[in-house]
Amino acid sequence: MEEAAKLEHFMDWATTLGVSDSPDDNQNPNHLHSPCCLGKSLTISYFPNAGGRGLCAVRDLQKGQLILRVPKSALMTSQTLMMNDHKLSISISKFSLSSTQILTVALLNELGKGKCSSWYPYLTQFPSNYDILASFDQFEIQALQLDDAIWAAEKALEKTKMEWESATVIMEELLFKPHYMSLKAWIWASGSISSRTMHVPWDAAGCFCPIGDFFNYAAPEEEQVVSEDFRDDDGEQMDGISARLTDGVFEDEYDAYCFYARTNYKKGDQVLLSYGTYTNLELLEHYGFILNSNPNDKAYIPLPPDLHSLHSWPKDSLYIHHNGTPSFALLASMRLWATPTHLQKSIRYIAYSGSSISTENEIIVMEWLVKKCNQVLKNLSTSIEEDELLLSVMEKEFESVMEVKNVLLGLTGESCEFVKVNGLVGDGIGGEMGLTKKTKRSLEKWKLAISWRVKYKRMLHDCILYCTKVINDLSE
Ligand SMILES: C[S@@+](CC[C@H](N)C(=O)[O-])C[C@H]1O[C@@H](n2cnc3c(N)ncnc32)[C@H](O)[C@@H]1O
Repeated sequence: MEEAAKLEHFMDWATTLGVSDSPDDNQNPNHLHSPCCLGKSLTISYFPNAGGRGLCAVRDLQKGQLILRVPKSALMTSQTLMMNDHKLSISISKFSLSSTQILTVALLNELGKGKCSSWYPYLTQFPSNYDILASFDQFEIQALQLDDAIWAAEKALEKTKMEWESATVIMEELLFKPHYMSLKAWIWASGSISSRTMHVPWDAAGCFCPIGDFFNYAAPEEEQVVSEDFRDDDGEQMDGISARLTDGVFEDEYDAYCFYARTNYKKGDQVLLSYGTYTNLELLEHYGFILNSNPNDKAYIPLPPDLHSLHSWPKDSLYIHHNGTPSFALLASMRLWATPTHLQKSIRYIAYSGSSISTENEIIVMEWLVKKCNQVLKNLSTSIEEDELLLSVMEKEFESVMEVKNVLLGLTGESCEFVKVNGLVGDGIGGEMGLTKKTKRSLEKWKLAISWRVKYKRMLHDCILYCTKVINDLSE
């Protein structure tokens, strides 16, 4: 079946299960099922630079409006998958697995049933691969360059491997075909769970929510003042339902997953969902993408070792904001650190209030940050300019191995390494030979790693600019 036919089949399936973007109709007892689950509020569309396939408003939507309801019976969870599979539920009950491992096994088990699965129309809509950190190979991991990011990727892969290894016994007992038992299949299922499930109160692994999982992501903005949030465009106070702050939630009252417009949308806009507050590294780890402009992005830098004994802020609150400014806790703790030991006690309250202590103290802090950011940038194997050049070269769709070799060999040490580790050198490889799927995927993940690291470097670069300006202003 081709993609369009599969999508049509899926939409019919979702309609039959009662998924609806005109939820108000369902409250009307005389309501007849719509011929299609979408079309009243939303439609499926493609957004090349904002998540690919997603949902588009077919009419103007108001903030707080209910725009999609997915009944509980249409949610794919460990529970629903086990309900119709006695063998699976018996096996699961015999082993001690985490809730995520159970859902992973149940998903792969269902997938193995192919067209015989009642979830088949839905399963055809899952992506064939994910770019989450656990899917990165050694070359792609090293391309992140920053120790913290490399550590996060190695940890993600190690965790996935451990979960897979400890679940192989149950997959053997369930007589999985070798393909569905492989680490590659496990990474695919983990990627599906980490990037597509929604929170439900009864299962920590969450649920798969047909159609609801077509919403692409928008970062929640910095906390809005509640009084602002609870007023409509005319400044009128909104009622409880229309003023809710969550945009996707399971509601017992409706026995369904309900989605609300997080803002006002014009007809034709992409309707987005906030999956939560994530840095770009976290988005990459769990969802396999990063945002060009992420208000919640953070850069961590090595700090003086004796800093942490001076304050009580958690380590993860000491960072540089996406726009290059130091976080409140970073600035306050550094001010304390830059104060002579015998004065630290008496000025602690000033530092904790977020105020600067003195011109001299402020200059010491800013100069230290400038020096550290410069040091970190200098120790990385490529500069911002080199990364941006590499990214611009990679904008091009490579058609053949020869083209990749022509462009990448001789560009940077890293690009030569890419050609080598992907087996593109050697006799008999070249000419007009097309790129394998594996090489294309590796190019995508390498690009993601470069994009991530360049954004990190930009935050440090902007921090240098910010601190230099403060120093100059104070020195005038
Ligand atoms: C819940 S799915 C959203 C629908 C998805 N586009 C699809 O076709 O099924 C989440 C995935 O969509 C992609 N995505 C969502 N929001 C994105 C964004 N703002 N930019 C880039 N990719 C995004 C990522 O691949 C992510 O893992």
